[in-house]
Amino acid sequence: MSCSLSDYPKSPFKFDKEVREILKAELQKVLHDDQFLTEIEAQEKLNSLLEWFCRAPKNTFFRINTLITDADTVTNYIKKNCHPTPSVSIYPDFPELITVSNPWNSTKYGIIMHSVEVIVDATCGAAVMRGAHVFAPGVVGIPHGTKPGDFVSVFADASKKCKKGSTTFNGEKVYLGNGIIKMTREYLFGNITKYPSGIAVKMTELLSGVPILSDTCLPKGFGLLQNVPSIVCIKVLDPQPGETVLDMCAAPGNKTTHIAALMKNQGRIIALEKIKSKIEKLQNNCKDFSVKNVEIFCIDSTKAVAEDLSSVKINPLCPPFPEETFDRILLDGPCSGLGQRPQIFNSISPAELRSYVPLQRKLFSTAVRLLKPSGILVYSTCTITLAENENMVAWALKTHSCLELQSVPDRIESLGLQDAEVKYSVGFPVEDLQSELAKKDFFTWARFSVQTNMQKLLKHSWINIYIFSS
Ligand SMILES: C[S@@+](CC[C@H](N)C(=O)[O-])C[C@H]1O[C@@H](n2cnc3c(N)ncnc32)[C@H](O)[C@@H]1O
Repeated sequence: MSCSLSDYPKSPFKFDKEVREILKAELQKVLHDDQFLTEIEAQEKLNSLLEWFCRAPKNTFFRINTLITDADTVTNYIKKNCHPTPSVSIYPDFPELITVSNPWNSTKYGIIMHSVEVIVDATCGAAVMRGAHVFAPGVVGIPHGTKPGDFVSVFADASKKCKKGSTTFNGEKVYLGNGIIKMTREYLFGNITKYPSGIAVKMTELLSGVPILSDTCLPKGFGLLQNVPSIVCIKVLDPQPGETVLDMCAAPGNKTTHIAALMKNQGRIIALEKIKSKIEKLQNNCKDFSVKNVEIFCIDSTKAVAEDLSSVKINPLCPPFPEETFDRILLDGPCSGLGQRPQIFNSISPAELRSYVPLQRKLFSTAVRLLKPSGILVYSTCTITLAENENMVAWALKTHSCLELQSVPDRIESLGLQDAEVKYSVGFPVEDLQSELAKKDFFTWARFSVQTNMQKLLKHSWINIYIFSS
């Protein structure tokens, strides 16, 4: 049987009509040519947005760790270690970025399924859609009798109903592609080891059409898979050697390591993270990426300002910090994450969807207090809601009169990144933005991936970036 992209699911929100209603209501607040959408128009736009959530971006991006290597070296590794060999683009003006893509279009004709099915969980499925192999912890179902070397088709459980260790699964599933089994069922689900690890299915063909590769095709610390908007986020933060920079919500540290590279390991980075269990990964990432100028603290960043100056330890720089300590601050905080794709199964509740704004505001106000005069604060989210993006900007400008919104498109232009597949659209004009200042400056907000009319669906993952100066 042949399968094509049109067989992908149409929405990742399986159970929650209310979440769709919230998103639709938000779409109806967006002005298009000075007019609001009708309910039918909003529904159409929502449908294309939901479908877009389920698709993988077409290109794969690596960020090169310029502290220890360069784009040419990494290109050679990728060409040598990834099969089939992908095409690689490098950008002289953007030395830490390479784009990796398939030289052929495998999505056009579909691919032929094998009769033996392996089922993986939704998280593993999303990684496979983006070019990863199947690792042992992600497998939930595999038939009896399969042996290493067998050709199989890989499916993702799209409704979280497949029980770990199943032999067959007839629930809702998404076809991802084909591969070769590397592990026995006994190793995966028997008593041989409690925590099986390593590649369980080596993928050979992907329906999503992206090249098959993973971080492991490079020596440790040479680079990582990172979406281009996340890379741009730190480019526009533009940290300089010798500065004091705060990364307020740092784990797992993908952006911290980029900040260190741009600072050439000179100056100080303070990386804060609230969740203790994420600190080890953050530390290991910094170590693997040869970061020498970071100090990591496990604290709630909303409490990072010293209210009592007698508790301040200036040297070493430890939290809580005095006001106006940092030259640049990155606030890449918790958000509803709806722009991360592909999403196979999303169980976010309406309450959770609404829960982020109060915390984001607290973190933002802390950041403003910690920023030096003339400092730069970058606020970024990987979600699409107006509440966490445009409305946050309006609130921030109204609440913190010391702030000025800078233009992300201008900054991108001044950094010479125009040729490097950096595509963005400006923010939305929104009905209930109260601040005249915000209205005036709305063209300076950058949303990546989706055009202002939300119809032209581009290939990158979503991130919204807002730059403020004080
Ligand atoms: C979007 S992730 C950050 C990703 C990171 N910037 C990167 O690029 O690798 C948000 C992080 O903020 C952490 N976080 C949530 N609330 C926090 C708080 N109050 N203080 C500090 N960190 C917090 C979360 O645990 C999570 O690791």
